[in-house]
Amino acid sequence: MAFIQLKDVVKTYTMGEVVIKAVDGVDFEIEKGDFAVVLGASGAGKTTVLNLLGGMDHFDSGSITVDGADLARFNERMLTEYRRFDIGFVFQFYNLVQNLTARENVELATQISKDPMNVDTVLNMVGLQDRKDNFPSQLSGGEQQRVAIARALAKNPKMLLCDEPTGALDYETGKSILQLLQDTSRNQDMTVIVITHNAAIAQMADKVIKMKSGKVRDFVINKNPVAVEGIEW
Ligand SMILES: Nc1ncnc2c1ncn2[C@@H]1O[C@H](COP(=O)(O)OP(=O)(O)OP(=O)(O)O)[C@@H](O)[C@H]1O
Repeated sequence: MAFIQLKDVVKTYTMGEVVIKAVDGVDFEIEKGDFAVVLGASGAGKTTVLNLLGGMDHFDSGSITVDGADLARFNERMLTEYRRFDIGFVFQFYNLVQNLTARENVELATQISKDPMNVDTVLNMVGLQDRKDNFPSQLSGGEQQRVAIARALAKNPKMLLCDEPTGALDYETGKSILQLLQDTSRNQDMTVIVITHNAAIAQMADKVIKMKSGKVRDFVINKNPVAVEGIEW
């Protein structure tokens, strides 16, 4: 069985009389260590899929299996543990604690982890060896996103889920963050899933899931993903 497997997953939101099928029968598989990209226009259902995969929301039907565990069978306590121990989240706006340094932000995550990575190792890995004692306000957007990635990785999770991680960054900085995420999947055998609007990024990924109106429109396996320097947009 694949490391991550979604089968006919449905998630609806009811607003008064209106039922919105945010995710409408989604199937895909991702292997351990894959760098996967979820592409699609606004409203396609990308964030909903990521939230379901991250145990942040319940689905109506279908199945989601992660490393052999069926998320539909998890009770609230198991979902909390799953989010805490198994998932590293990276968001568009970093969500760092402003009155803690880079190092302390990463340390905070390791304190609630079962088997955390060494804080310095992980900060060096994301290229922040010289900025560990800086507060978020003293760091650039790209550096703050590196702290957020270090914080997610330090938990030693089963996967990184990244929702528009370059959405707030300029072109070159965005590219360096994407390269870091691709390198992390390669070098650490970390499963990384990135949501983006940017179709050009698809060339970097091992797997590309193209979504439209809550469905998977196309699923592409890239035999030869390229490095970010090889892509222009
Ligand atoms: N909590 C909610 N309540 C009601 N409708 C929702 C909720 N969350 C999402 N939706 C609806 O579900 C659909 C899919 O939303 P989703 O956020 O997953 O799309 P997306 O592809 O991530 O879009 P974007 O790129 O704009 O973030 C949209 O029609 C959205 O309005």
